[in-house]
Amino acid sequence: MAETVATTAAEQLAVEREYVARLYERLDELRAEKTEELAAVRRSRSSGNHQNRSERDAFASHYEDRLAQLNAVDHRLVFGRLDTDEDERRYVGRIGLATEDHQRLMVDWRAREAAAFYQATAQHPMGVRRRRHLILEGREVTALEDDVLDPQMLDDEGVLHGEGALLAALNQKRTGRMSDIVATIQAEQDRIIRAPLPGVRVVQGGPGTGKTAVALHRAAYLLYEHRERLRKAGVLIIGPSSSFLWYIERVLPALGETGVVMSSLAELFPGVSAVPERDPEAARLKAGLEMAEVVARAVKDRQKVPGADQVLRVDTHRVTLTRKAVKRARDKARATGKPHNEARNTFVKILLRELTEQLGEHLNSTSGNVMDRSYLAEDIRQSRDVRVALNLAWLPLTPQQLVDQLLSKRHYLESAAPHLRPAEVEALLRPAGAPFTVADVPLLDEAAELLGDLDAAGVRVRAEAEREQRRSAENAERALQNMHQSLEDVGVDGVVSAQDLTAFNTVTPHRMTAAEAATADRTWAYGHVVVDEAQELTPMQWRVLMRRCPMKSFTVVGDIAQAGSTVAARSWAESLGPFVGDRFALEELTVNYRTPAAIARAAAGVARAAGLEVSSPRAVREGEPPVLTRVGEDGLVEGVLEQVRAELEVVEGGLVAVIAAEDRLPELGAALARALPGTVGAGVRRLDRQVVVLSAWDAKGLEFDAVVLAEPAALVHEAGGGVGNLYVAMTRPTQRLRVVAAGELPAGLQQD
Ligand SMILES: Nc1ncnc2c1ncn2[C@@H]1O[C@H](COP(=O)(O)OP(=O)(O)OP(=O)(O)O)[C@@H](O)[C@H]1O
Repeated sequence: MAETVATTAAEQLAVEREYVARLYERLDELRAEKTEELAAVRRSRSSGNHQNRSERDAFASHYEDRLAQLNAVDHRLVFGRLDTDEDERRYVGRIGLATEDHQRLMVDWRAREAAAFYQATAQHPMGVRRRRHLILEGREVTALEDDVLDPQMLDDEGVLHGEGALLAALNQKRTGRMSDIVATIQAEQDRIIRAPLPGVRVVQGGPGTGKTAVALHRAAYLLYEHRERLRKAGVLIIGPSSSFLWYIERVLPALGETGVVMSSLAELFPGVSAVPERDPEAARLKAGLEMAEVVARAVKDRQKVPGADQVLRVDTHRVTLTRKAVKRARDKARATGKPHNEARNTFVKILLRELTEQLGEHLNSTSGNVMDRSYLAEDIRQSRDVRVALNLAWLPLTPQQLVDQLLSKRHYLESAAPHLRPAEVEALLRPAGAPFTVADVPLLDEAAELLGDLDAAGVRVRAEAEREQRRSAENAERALQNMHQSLEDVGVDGVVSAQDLTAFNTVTPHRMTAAEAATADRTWAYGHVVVDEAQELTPMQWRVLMRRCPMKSFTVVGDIAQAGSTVAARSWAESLGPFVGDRFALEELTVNYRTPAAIARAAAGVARAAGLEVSSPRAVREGEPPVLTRVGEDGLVEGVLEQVRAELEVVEGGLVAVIAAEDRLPELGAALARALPGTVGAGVRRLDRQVVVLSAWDAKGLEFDAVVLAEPAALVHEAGGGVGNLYVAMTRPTQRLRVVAAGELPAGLQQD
């Protein structure tokens, strides 16, 4: 496209406004087109045969996706323009746009032609003379910001200067939701975002260096660059908590990507919403890879040879289930190499055959009659004694049952974990039926691997259920009842509830997206996994994630120094070594975009005083140092209140967080809510309130305009002496940090 000669700033702005208006016009046209196409498909959906209908479903789903994408990109649709050596003007925006006759209007930021927008420098201009940032409010261009890469243009009057687009973005008030950085991705970030798909890539970076932003933009980039492959297999994003996922959940849709699965470590096992693991000793014990062996032994312990031969009633007759026969059947079943519930098939079949023969011989010798074998087999199957005996020897189990019993019955635990000391067994034991904790999730996952599908303990009920479901929901209901019956037929009477069965057979509804199907299916193999705050993961949690991506294509982002739990690894090599050896690429981010330098220095000082090695990223802004307020023993709540009130005035509509040790949250939350009605949100999912009261753990990965830190020593104390959580809390503000302390101060925080 030829350069329009426009020299004054006003003229340039007018040119851009016109062009941007044209882009929005095209966006509106496309939306109208897709809306019409979708309506037409929906109108015709009810007619035609089954195949026509499913083709139309596929079309409808395609139009819906495209429409959702077009609707999501309205905000800052376009943000850049490249002027090339060849006098081409190339606009860069959230998606690619072309005219009806395929003339390019705007390139997608992820396209190769857009890479120079992020990477070109004066030393390496990449064929670019000028990079222009377009700053929009609504659909209107309000400012332009140019980087001139061609020295000859520096004298050109038309080149604009002004506050950097980056600084403008960083100085924006926080909203409680993370926003994308697509307009201002920096070169070191862009290199990671566009790195190739295969392999494990670890991104280490201090607080605020954009690790989360990079991880999310990388997911969007990979979905664009490897669309076919990743659309089907899906991308999984793992975050530390549901509040964190809530915080980041709008970023990918704004980048036009909706088909990503997000999960916290607590939600990773379908059907279980795990609670935090409160006991550090239990957390430590459940973290290590030995736990995989414990679960394996626990499963084997449930394949039992009885203490003595058993006489069983079959109608009016008797048969004997010998220990030898059970042992032989068990060995053969184990030799199939199949998981417990599937191998049970072999076990049951062998013993049913053996007992049937015994019954036949017995009847033959007592009455001289040769009975039909299928009748005898039926009699054996119907016998309650037989069912009970087989169940006792080899019980079909759900992972939930296995783990619940392992952790609540001393004899199971002692047998499966002979290496544990009595005090350790005590730390793990808990009442039956207690809610599963985050640390149990890997145990459940391990158990599910070793147990296999419950439905395999008989007939192929899952396939049957899926066929039925396709016909109608009512039929599917019936199918589940059939399953129950089928399982009863092989002797699972009274062991598996209909609920268990339903949980095991999450039936596929009509048009399940890849993301929905993946969420419901524990064995789903993702095409790529992004792990945020990865420093917190235990070896057992890594094991679960490695299973979710057999191709081992990972983006792992985190900061070893921010680890809050005592079981976290001390290096990336320690975390990943057991799974990929040294086959991972380590990248580092070096610029802190969030925390002003003065606050970052204070936080690093506290970390270093405790012997924690922290990187010191260069901060983009200097800012104000933290201010410490000392209060009397009973003055903490009042002191915090006073600071919050003051900060609310300063940040004018921005967000203020109060971060405190977990046991102080209720009191602080209640006092703040009383003093500032309608303004305060406590804990997760209330990040949209102006004042948020939360723990350091929940604050991980988040940011606020101002942070009021209540009693810093308590954060160290609750983490068993570790300063990781305090370091996290101190690095959350984008503008101001206020510390209120009644008690002793942690080393490094003392006032000069
Ligand atoms: N290139 C960029 N342009 C504009 N804003 C950016 C850029 N990079 C990072 N940011 C902003 O800096 C802040 C910190 O980013 P992010 O949360 O991704 O950092 P992090 O490294 O994950 O931090 P932490 O480890 O402390 O949780 C966010 O507000 C993010 O939007």
